[in-house]
Amino acid sequence: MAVEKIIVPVIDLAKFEEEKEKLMVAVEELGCFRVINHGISEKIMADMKALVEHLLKLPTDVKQRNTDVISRSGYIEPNCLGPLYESLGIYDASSSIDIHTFCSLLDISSHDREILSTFASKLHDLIVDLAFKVGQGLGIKDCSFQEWSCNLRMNKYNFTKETVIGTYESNEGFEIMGSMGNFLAVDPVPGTFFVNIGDMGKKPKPRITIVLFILAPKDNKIEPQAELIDYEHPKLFESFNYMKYRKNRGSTTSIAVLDLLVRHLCARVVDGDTMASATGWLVFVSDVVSRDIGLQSVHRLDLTGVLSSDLRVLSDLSVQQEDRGLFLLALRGLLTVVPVLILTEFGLDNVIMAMEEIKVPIIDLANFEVEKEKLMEAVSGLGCFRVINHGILEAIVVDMKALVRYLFELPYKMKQRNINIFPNSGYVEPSRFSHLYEGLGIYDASSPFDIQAFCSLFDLSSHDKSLSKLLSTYATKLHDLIVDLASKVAEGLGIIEFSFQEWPCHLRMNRCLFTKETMLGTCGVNTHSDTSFITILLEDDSNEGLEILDSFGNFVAINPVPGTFLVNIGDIGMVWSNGRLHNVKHRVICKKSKPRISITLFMQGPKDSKIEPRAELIDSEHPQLYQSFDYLEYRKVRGLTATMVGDVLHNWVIAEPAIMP
Ligand SMILES: O=C(O)CCC(=O)C(=O)O
Ligand SMILES: [Fe+2]
Repeated sequence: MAVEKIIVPVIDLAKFEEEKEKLMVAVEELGCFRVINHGISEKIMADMKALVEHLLKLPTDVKQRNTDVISRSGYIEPNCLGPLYESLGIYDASSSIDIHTFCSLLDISSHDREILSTFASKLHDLIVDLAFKVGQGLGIKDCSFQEWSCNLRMNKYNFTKETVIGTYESNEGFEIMGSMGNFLAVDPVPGTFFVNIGDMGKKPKPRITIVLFILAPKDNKIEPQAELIDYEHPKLFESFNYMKYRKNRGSTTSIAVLDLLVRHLCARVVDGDTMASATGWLVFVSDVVSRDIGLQSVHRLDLTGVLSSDLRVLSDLSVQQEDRGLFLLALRGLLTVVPVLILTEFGLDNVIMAMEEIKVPIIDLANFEVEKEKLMEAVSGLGCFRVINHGILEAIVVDMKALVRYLFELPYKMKQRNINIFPNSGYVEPSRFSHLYEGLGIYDASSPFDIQAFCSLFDLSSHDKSLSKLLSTYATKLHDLIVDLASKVAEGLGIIEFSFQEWPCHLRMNRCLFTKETMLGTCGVNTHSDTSFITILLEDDSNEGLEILDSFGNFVAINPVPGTFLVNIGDIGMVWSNGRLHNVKHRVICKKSKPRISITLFMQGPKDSKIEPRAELIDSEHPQLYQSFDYLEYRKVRGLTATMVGDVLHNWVIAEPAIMP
């Protein structure tokens, strides 16, 4: 928080002639000022604040009717980046149509309409007058801002007793950045308007503000005024379209993300433990710096989309000496380095939810002859497909889901009995990395012995004999299915009569603990590629949230299709096929405020654990991409790095796989 306060210059509009110089110093140096004698009565100001408080208390579905006209001009709901901020907006408050539309959509009473339109029109007159005064001060003679659009925003910051004082987002709490780059606190002065910016919690109560922004001239063309360009002041910006600029701002939250990260980073830097316990770092680095320090591989990662164009995210730097070097660069302001665990804690790997849904190809196993081509296209392109006519009865699926829900409700101490045989093969409890994820696992579901061992951990047989029967039926049937699917894929690659029968298959039951308190968009399962050859997933039909990364590097939503299983390729499939199969990256985000379960069967690798590209798939056109490696070794390396920042196969890479078109 700012330690210093600043008194913002006050401009008395009743005696403006004397104030002209003060105004220009304020706008040029500090970038803001206050106005008094502005002609808007305290009554109107108070009525308007009360109205805004009332409007922001309306039910969410009513507020949502206030849709965007341009990016972020309408209702803004609290989200991961601004969990305490909520806002309603009128796109152009100088237009009576816009005000009328807003009032009708939100069913605002005629008395309140009167308050809103009086306030908007008076504030519009004021802002036009102030902009004109500033223009004149700059030496622009006839500048009229009458026709410029003016966006009115009504903001609420939901500070409560639980909010840590100093939390970024707004009662006093308003801070501006001084010319030395430090923040200065600005306290409110009743009866004035603050003309012109940042917001921070200082009191444990909601804070309401109302803001009018002059946006752009009617034609939306923004460019430096000709009168202000001369030999000493060359033109700084090309002309551009305001709408395009807004779109760009809307699709990048770069400044906000970086600012948030830097704040949290600074808070933690002093804490040596954070450095020691971080399993990875995300480094935000400009292209120029990355070349200078010899980091050539710039991976496209989840956050790329939210960073401005000159920034990239470098992945997966485990904490080693070099990283400490990077850390020092960061402290010198050259890079921003963020421990992965901090990112995860703040749910920042899911800053952007997928906007689009994708329909995954459906393979009809009852009619497989005609589906072969579709299958191969799916596994080499998207990396996943659905199956129908798979022969697993609906009743078994329903009962299995109920069993999984039952198991997760068992006491923690019981769930802990499901110990690891290899990293994360047993009970995985919510952790700092995945605070909403919980999992149980059967080491090898193709082994009746493992199934029985799992059942006895939870006394399933004594509880109800049919439960252990159910589990073993499901495991056997799914095992048959996965062996069949793996063979079909292998055949498609030209590898005939290869048997996957003996490959261990790991069964996992997953639960994402989404509740009413979970912000929509929070990650339940962080971005990862599977550690399998192939995976069969049974989704929660009543709770979507799975997203996959498409070939453009964007997340797209996959919605459940009841009666089908989703099948996807994992890392081992990609290595075994020498890069022919695509190990699709995916994640689960919260879309509904209730727990979400799923069941996965992962076909891992051959029994001897040796993973390598098949000789048949290596030739002069397809050089060998990976050296052979041991499956458990690979799992160990995966376990040591945060899976959210990409796969670890580069440890065994011989040649880079061709970039997918
Ligand atoms: O729960 C889901 O839908 C996906 C789970 C998953 O990706 C996994 O277990 O690897
Ligand atoms: Fe997965």
